[in-house]
This record gives sequence, C-alpha cells and structure tokens, in this order.
Amino acid sequence: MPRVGAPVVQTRDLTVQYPRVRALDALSVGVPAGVTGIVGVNGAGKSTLIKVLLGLLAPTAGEARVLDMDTRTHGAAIRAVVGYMPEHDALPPDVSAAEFVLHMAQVSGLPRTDARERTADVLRHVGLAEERHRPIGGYSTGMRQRVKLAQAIVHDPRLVLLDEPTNGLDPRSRDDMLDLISRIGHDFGISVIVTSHLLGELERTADHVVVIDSGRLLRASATTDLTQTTGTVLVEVLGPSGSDRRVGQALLDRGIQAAPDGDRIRVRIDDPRALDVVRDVVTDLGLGLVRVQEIHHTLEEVFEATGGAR
Ligand SMILES: Nc1ncnc2c1ncn2[C@@H]1O[C@H](COP(=O)(O)OP(=O)(O)OP(=O)(O)O)[C@@H](O)[C@H]1O
Repeated sequence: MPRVGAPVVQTRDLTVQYPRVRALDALSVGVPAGVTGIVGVNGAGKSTLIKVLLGLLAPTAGEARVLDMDTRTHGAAIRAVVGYMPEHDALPPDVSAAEFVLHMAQVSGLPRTDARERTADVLRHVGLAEERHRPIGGYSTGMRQRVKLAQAIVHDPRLVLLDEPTNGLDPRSRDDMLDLISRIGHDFGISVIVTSHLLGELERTADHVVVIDSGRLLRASATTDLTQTTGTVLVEVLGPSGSDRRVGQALLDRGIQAAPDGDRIRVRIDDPRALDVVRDVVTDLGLGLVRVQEIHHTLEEVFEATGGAR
C-alpha cells in the first residue's frame, strides 16, 4: 500500500531506447494523486511511458514505480489495480457495449455477479446506459471512446491511464469526455493520468501537468501554478454609453495603466491598492461596478513564453 500523499507514479532516469529512437531520455518525474495531464507533441514519448507504467515494456535504464510497485517486477500486480484506455481501438463490432465491458470486467478477475453490477454502473456513468445493448459497430467515435473508458474503470482501479482519449472527437464530444475524466478523478476517487498533444484542453481537467518533449521532462507542476495570475484584471461597469472610457481615463489620471477591451477596461494591478482605486473611481463617477475579473495565463501562453512544447 502506498503511503498517503505518496506519488502514484515515480520515475527515475527512465530511459527507453528503441533501435533508432530514444523515446524516453532519463525522465525523472513524480505524479501525485488526482488528475494529471501528460502533454507532448506526437512522438514525445507519451505512449511509451504508458507502456512502461503498465509493465508491458521494460526500461532500457532507470526505473518506474506505480503505486509504489516496480514496473519491471510487478507488472501483473500493477495491471490488477490500474485501468488502461488505449489510444487506438480494436473494439469488436458485433458485440454490444454491455457484453464487451462485462467480458473485460471478468478478465480483470471480478466474479460474474459483481462484474454485471459494475458493468451496469460504469456504462451509466459514461452515458451509455440506453445504447448498451446495441452492437458497437454502429457507435459513433465518441461512443466508442466511452466504451474504452468504461472498460478501463470497470474493475474499480486505483489509477487509470488514458492515452489520448479525446483523439478524433468533435468539440462537443471532447468537452463531454473531459468532463467525464474530471468526474472520474474528482468524484470517484480514481487517480487519472491522461495524455494529450494539446496543452489547452487539459487546463480545465488536470490538477497537475507534466510536459515532455523528445522523451525529456520539460516541466511538471500544479496547473494553477502554471496559469498564475497575469496581474491584469478586466473591469466591467454599469452606466451610460462611454462609461468605460471615462473610467479608463480616470484611472490613467491616477497613474494606473488602463486600456479599453471591448466594452470593458483592462487594468494593470501592480499593487493591490490599485483595486481600491478602481472601486473609488467607479463610485466617484456615479457608476456601478459589475465585475472585476482576474485574467490568468493560459497554458499555451506559458509554454509559448518559455519556448516549450504545445
Ligand atoms: N515499437 C517501437 N519501435 C520503434 N520506435 C518506436 C516504437 N514505438 C514508438 N516509437 C518511436 O518512439 C518515439 C516516441 O513514440 P510514442 O508513441 O511514445 O510517442 P507519443 O508521444 O505517444 O506520440 P503519439 O501521440 O504519436 O503516439 C517516436 O519517435 C516513435 O516513432
């Protein structure tokens, strides 16, 4: 049993050398419990890392531990408590989601009655309750992704590894999938490691982000640390037309940087007292203060600024 607060995954100098490519290059990273995004361009080494974590691929050098178990020696024990959603699917077209997920539950070792119960539960959680008896061959890409997700969590794993679960999805299905991943991580108490080649999409979902590039660690931190405030706020006021310009001018007169942004005012807050000045100015002008919204960096901006991958 791992210690409370212990990382769910820990790698040390993890290296995987294929004949022509070094897919992972001395990667040392700890992944805490919660939802963690592993981000990197295609070929960065994400799928290779997942194969190592499942104990399916032995490292060339270094080590990886999952739930405090060595992937070289404890592959089977790791796979018993870890779920896996592969990037590509090989789902049987003539079988229904209910039959397929039930089969996978039994393969994971659940007795038939428990397997039936869990199958019904997870298919409901992923939103496939109604279609569960239809053959998978007639499913949309989004539904197929949800079948893969259901089989990954049916045995109630402690950790689930999701390889590019949003690949091939339209924006709406992608948002649905990200919401589902967030629920699995935050409501069901299953730690999630989810890979993506898009930084932006994990911003809402992941508590932590690990960025890899050419098999090396570029950055690992809490998402909120990465997207820390920009020191700028957007101010929205209520009043006759032109009120925003009057507020902007009054702030400039008081030595505070302000510029129009649509019908709002973008204000630089170098000192917390500047917020009091914003309130005073709006009141002095007899206007209403509707909203002061902090602007955070997006993950994309952070990595563009640091010259990292996106
Ligand atoms: N079985 C293999 N044999 C040889 N080279 C491989 C093998 N699997 C992956 N590679 C190479 O290792 C590098 C990392 O691949 P990997 O699939 O881990 O990256 P990825 O970040 O998951 O990318 P993608 O999202 O495209 O799958 C790539 O250059 C890839 O071509």
